[in-house]
Amino acid sequence: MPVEPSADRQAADLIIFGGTGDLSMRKLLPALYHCDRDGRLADETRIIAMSRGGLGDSDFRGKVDAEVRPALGDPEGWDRFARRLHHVSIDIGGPAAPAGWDALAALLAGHEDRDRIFYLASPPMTFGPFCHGAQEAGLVTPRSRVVLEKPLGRDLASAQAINDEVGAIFEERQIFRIDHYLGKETVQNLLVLRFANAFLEPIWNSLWIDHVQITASETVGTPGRRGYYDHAGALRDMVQNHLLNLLCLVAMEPPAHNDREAVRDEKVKVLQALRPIVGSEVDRFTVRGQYTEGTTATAAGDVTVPGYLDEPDSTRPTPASQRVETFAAVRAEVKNWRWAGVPFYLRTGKRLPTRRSEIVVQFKEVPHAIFPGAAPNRLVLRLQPSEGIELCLMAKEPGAGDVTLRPVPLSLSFAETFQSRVPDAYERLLMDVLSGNPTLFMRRDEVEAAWRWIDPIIAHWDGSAMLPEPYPAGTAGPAGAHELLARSDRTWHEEAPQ
Ligand SMILES: NC(=O)C1=CN([C@@H]2O[C@H](COP(=O)(O)OP(=O)(O)OC[C@H]3O[C@@H](n4cnc5c(N)ncnc54)[C@H](OP(=O)(O)O)[C@@H]3O)[C@@H](O)[C@H]2O)C=CC1
Ligand SMILES: O=C1O[C@H](COP(=O)(O)O)[C@@H](O)[C@H](O)[C@H]1O
Repeated sequence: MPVEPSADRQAADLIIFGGTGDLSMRKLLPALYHCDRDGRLADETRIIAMSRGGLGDSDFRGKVDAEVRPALGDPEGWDRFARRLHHVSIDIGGPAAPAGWDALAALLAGHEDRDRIFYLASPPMTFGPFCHGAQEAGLVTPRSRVVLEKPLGRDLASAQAINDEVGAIFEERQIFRIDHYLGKETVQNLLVLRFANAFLEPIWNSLWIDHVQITASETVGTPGRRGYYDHAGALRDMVQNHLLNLLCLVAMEPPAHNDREAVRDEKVKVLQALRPIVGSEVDRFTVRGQYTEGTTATAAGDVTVPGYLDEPDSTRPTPASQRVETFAAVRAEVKNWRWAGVPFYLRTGKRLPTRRSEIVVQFKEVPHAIFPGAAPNRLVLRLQPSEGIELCLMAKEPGAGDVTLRPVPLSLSFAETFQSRVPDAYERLLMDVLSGNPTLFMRRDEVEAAWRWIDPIIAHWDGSAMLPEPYPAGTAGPAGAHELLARSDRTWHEEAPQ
C-alpha cells in the first residue's frame, strides 16, 4: 500500500530541467515515485519537467506512463504520482526562451513560500544560461536551491566558469553538486565500516594494504547519447567524479565529526595529495580504449552490438568521435604518510562483460608463511549489482592430512541482512536536497581539485597521435588495462583466483 503523504513535510516545487532526458526517465522519476509511494513527499509537492519537447502536461504524463511505469512493475499509488507531473517547454538560449520562462512563472505564481528546487539534468553548458534565465524571470527565491549534475564542465577552466556563473545567482549553501555514487548504500557504509568499527583503522595504511582497485564496469553502450558522450568520454563521465569520490572515501583521514564540512574537508585533502600524472607519465599510468562491434549477454542470450562509432543516434559520428574513450584506467597515488607506495587502480568502461561496481582493498601477504598457499586477504565493497561487503579470509579445508588452504568469503548482503529494499542512490539524494542537507554533495573546491588532477591527463591524450585501444564489446577492455597491473605482478580482481 502506498503510504499517505506526511502532513509535516514541506511542500516543494521540483523543477527538472532536462526532465525528458535519459537520466530523468531512468533514474530521477523512478526515484521520485518511490519517495512518493513511501509517503516522503508532501501532498502539494509538484514535479515540473522542462525540455524543448513541446509537451503539455498530459503528453508528459503519457510519456512517463509509457516509459517509466513499465520498469516499476505494477506501481501502487501511480495515479497520485502522475498528478504531480507537469511539463513546460523551453529552449534555453533559443529565441523562444522568454515564452518558456513566462509559462514556468505562471505555474509557480502564488507558491513563493514553497521550497523551489531547480534540478539541472542537462548538459553542463546549459547550467549558467539556465540560472541567469531563472533569475531574470524573477523565479529565484530565498527558498530556492539548485542541483547541478555531473560532470561539472569539461575541465578546470569551464568548471570554474560554471561555478562563477551559478555562484553569482545562488549562494554556496543553495548549490547541490550531485554525484549519485555518494548516495549508494555501500558508499555511505564505507564510512561506517571505517569509522564505527575499531579493528580496521589500525591496518588501513601502507603497512598492511598492498593496493586498492576501484572498478565501475558497465555492460551498456552509449546508444542515443553521442551528443553528450562525444564531449565527455569515460574519464570525464565516470573517473573525474564517481571514481575519485570513492577513492577519497577510502583514503581520507577520520573526520572529527560526521558533518557536511568535516567530511568534505578531508576529501579535498586527498584530492590535493594525488600525485599529478603529467607528460609521458600519462602513457605509463593510464589506459584508454574504445569498444568495437562484439557480443553482449542479455536475458534473451548473447546479442551482437555495434561499436561506439556505429551506435544508433540522431547525430552522426565525427572524426573526433574516434578519439573518445569508452574505457579508462588510471594508476593513481596518494602522496601522504598513510598511503605512500600504495597504488590506487581506477577503471571504468562501457560494453564490458559484467555490470559490476566495487572497491577492492587488497591486503599484503602474511609476513611469514607457515602454510603453503596462503593468499593475501581482500576486502570487497560491492556497489553493484547488489550492495554488500565481502572479506576474503584463508581457511583450512576440512579433512585429515596436510593442511590445504582455501579462500573463503565472509559476506554481508545489505538486502538480506536488513530484509528491506535498498533504496536507489537518487532517492536518498533527492530527499537530502528536499530537506536541505548537503553532506553528500560536492563542494566547489572538491570539484575543482578533481579537475586539476584530471586536466593534464586529458591534455596529454588530446595532444597524442595515438587513438584509444580498440576492444570488442563484451570483452574485458583493452590489453593495456591488464598490463597496467601485470607490470607490478598484480591482477585485476576478477582475473585473480577466487
Ligand atoms: N544518463 C545517466 O545515466 C546520467 C546522466 N548524468 C548527467 O545528467 C545530465 C543529462 O544527461 P542525460 O539525461 O543522459 O542527457 P539527455 O541528452 O538524455 O537529456 C538531456 C535533457 O536536457 C534537455 N535539453 C538539452 N538542451 C536543452 C536546451 N537547450 N533547452 C531545453 N532543454 C534542453 C533535453 O530535452 P530536449 O532535447 O527535448 O530539449 C533532455 O531532456 C548530463 O550532465 C549527464 O552527465 C549523470 C548521471 C547519470
Ligand atoms: O553518471 C553516470 O553513471 C552511469 C552509471 O551509474 P550506475 O549507478 O548505473 O553505476 C553511467 O552509465 C553514465 O554514463 C554516467 O553518466
